[in-house]
Amino acid sequence: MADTDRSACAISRVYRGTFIHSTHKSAVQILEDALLGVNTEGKIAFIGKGEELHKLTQTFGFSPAEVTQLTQNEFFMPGMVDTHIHASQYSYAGTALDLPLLQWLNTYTFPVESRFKDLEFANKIYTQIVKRTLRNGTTTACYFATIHTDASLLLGQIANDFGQRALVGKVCMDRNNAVKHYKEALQESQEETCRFIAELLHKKYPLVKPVVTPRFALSCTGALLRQLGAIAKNNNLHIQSHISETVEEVKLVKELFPESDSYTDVYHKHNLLTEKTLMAHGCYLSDEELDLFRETGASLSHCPGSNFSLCSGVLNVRNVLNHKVKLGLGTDVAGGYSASMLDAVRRTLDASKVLTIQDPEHDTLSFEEVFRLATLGGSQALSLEDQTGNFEVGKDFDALRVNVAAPGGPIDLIQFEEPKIMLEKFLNLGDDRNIVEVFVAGRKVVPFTEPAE
Ligand SMILES: O=c1[nH]c(=O)c2nc[nH]c2[nH]1
Repeated sequence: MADTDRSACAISRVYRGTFIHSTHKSAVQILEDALLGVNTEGKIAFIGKGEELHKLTQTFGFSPAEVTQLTQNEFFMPGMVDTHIHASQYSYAGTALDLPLLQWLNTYTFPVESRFKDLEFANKIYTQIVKRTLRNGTTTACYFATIHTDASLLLGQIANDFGQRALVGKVCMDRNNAVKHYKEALQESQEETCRFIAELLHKKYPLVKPVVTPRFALSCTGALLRQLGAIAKNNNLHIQSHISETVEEVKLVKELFPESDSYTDVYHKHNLLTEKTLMAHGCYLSDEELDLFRETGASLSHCPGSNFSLCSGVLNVRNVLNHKVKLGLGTDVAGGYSASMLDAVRRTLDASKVLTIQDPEHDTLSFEEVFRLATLGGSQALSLEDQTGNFEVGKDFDALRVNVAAPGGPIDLIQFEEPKIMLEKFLNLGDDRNIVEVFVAGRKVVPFTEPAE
């Protein structure tokens, strides 16, 4: 029997073919010869079997001629969720990966981020990253911008114009000893954060929302952390930051916040761990800290590309999942050099295999599990599961139309492949040439239609 939502909205698109997604029960559920209908609000109105076509046409009032049939080499999968990406670092992605985190921030990152005061520069880079990630199949992105309010608002506008679902954070930092001009005063950070939130919410973008963004404990005074915790609570907003990425950082946090029991406790004491909190990295979290994540409902973003590139550490994802902590994947541009979630998928598998090399007893992640982390897992980590992450009726249609035999693409097929093999090949070998269409909330966003001037 088809799953249906017979709300009053008319049907705008119907597809027939293979759909692959994750559910709570199975990491990979394959629906062959399925029918999926999208309503005029961009939501999934029904998902059923091909043989139910006649009944569905009657219930939903569309004609069989309106159904788009996928080819044998195509399938739909949910759009991918990048739970941690620095939009402002895209200009130097693929370079400058020769230093450990704290030196890397001082040498490369802060000088580049300080340039986003210039709105022309911001416009150029932010347009590039939004287009690149959409083309790569990222339908939802959780962005760090910079300390500049107007440039951060511009990022929100660009994501909205191109149709990406996004959380956008104006970065807050009132402590930066290395690059003196790239920091805020306490009051300025608080006031500009409030202005950013008010102005972004005022735009009423349907898919773009603000996220409270203390950079990390080392760049913020306790007073700022406390104020940001209060702002997030008063406005019921998401929170994002970094945690326990490197050994050196953990040591310095301990020195800076001696009254806290752990790095996690620093954020907890300042009311920054909530069900809408997403912390990047977490390579060195103890089991007790993971328990605190679970108790507060806070999530982790696993960013193995960056963890390898900056020689930061290797997160044990299996241990995080065993602690029932929500976890998604992040590209972490530009600590991670690739803005592709397919790369995050591959690095996640590599990181898990590194742990297995070190300990053959390690329970290596399967590609099916990692597929779930890149889609449904990300939506759960961002508390957006009611809107996106898989093909459940009532959710927004955020989807990638994948063609594993796309002309000029990187995958060679010798025969028609089983859907699960098509998925595995796409995850391991595919690229943007295989992603022939991208939809966010039912709107086709790739191929691009340039927003009106
Ligand atoms: O990977 C990272 N990228 C950053 O920009 C950053 N800032 C604090 N900690 C960080 N880690």
